[in-house]
Amino acid sequence: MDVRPFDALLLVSFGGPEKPDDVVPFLENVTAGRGIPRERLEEVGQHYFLFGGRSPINGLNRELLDALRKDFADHGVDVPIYWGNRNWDPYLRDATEQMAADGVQRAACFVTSAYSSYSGCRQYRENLYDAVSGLQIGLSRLRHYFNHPGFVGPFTEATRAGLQGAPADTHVVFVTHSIPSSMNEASGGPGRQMYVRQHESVAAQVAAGAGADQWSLAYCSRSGSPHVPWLEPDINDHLEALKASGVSSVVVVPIGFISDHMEVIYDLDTEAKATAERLGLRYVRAATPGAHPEFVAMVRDLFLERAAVERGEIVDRKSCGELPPSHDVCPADCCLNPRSSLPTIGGVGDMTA
Ligand SMILES: CC1=C(CCC(=O)O)c2cc3nc(cc4[nH]c(cc5[nH]c(cc1n2)c(C)c5CCC(=O)O)c(CCC(=O)O)c4C)C(CCC(=O)O)=C3C
Ligand SMILES: [Fe+2]
Repeated sequence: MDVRPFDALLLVSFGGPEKPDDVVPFLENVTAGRGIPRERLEEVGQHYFLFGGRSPINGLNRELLDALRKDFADHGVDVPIYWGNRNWDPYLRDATEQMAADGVQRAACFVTSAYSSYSGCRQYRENLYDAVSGLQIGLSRLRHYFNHPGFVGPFTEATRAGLQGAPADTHVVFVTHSIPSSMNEASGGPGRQMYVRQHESVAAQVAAGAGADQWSLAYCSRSGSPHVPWLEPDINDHLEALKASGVSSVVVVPIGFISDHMEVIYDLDTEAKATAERLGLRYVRAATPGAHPEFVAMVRDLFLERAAVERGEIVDRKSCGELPPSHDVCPADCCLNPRSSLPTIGGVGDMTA
């Protein structure tokens, strides 16, 4: 397969602690300069300690990495695949230094965040800028893939499986990470609100594909000050409201997460499940894509698609639903954060787009 101009793929993720001593330094890395209240940090630390100080995220990324290497090899896509995280070992900077030592010149970056927002788009692009500064490596961030069939398909299959044998009045609750309302406003560009619009599009498609006629979108993992508006309803409040309106059974589909991160195993599988039990609601949680073969094949598709774009070829960009395929290179005002004006890669006018 023609991979030119790329000579590597870089898997870019969030990172998570792997033992109790990692938890506090990890949280310090995540929240450096973000003004998260101390109590919230202690509370989130407890979520990690409940699971032995270990987040599932790194292990899941290792599984994804193995699956990607096998898929690429099976399909004749001959490039090395590296992995680096924003907040924990293996760090992005270590990955790019290794790449430089190995002679990599131009890598495509697959970010484990499917949607537009400062947290899922620009912040990674800021981190990628730092990761290559002073190194002779070009990086191209692969486009957002919320509306790629390799992302929507596995969620549709999982939702259908979750609805198997469920009562007829079952309500499907799609869940994603809450973000400040102002971050949603700026997502994809000022006033565009792409974070919510993208999730609504995915939820509608998955619901239609799985034959669910009662569904809604809710949010988890709110943090920050209670005075600052974040996206609502919170999943727990939403379960209360559903129960009050006569619903007796839910299937929860975490469309905001590509795999079973801490938000999924704590905020949903532990906390929201306990809320459902208290309310007497039947509760089933649908699987995330993880290393689903269609999801893994999507990464290969995005990689080869972008390589062809960079060669100036006309490409078929796979997408589903009413929103167009996302841009390869972000507009200058994409996912701005008023508190940060750091340099980025992957935007119009950026040095190493
Ligand atoms: C949109 C979004 C994604 C999805 C996109 C993506 O995947 O990147 C995401 C992913 C993740 N967030 C994660 C963990 C944390 N996020 C925090 C804080 C925050 N997240 C935010 C948003 C998002 N976060 C926001 C607006 C904040 C407030 C502070 C700020 O403005 O930055 C905090 C601090 C404590 C707290 O405030 O709760 C932690 C520990 C983990 C690791 C999980 C694991 O260990 O398995 C993952 C994958
Ligand atoms: Fe987060």
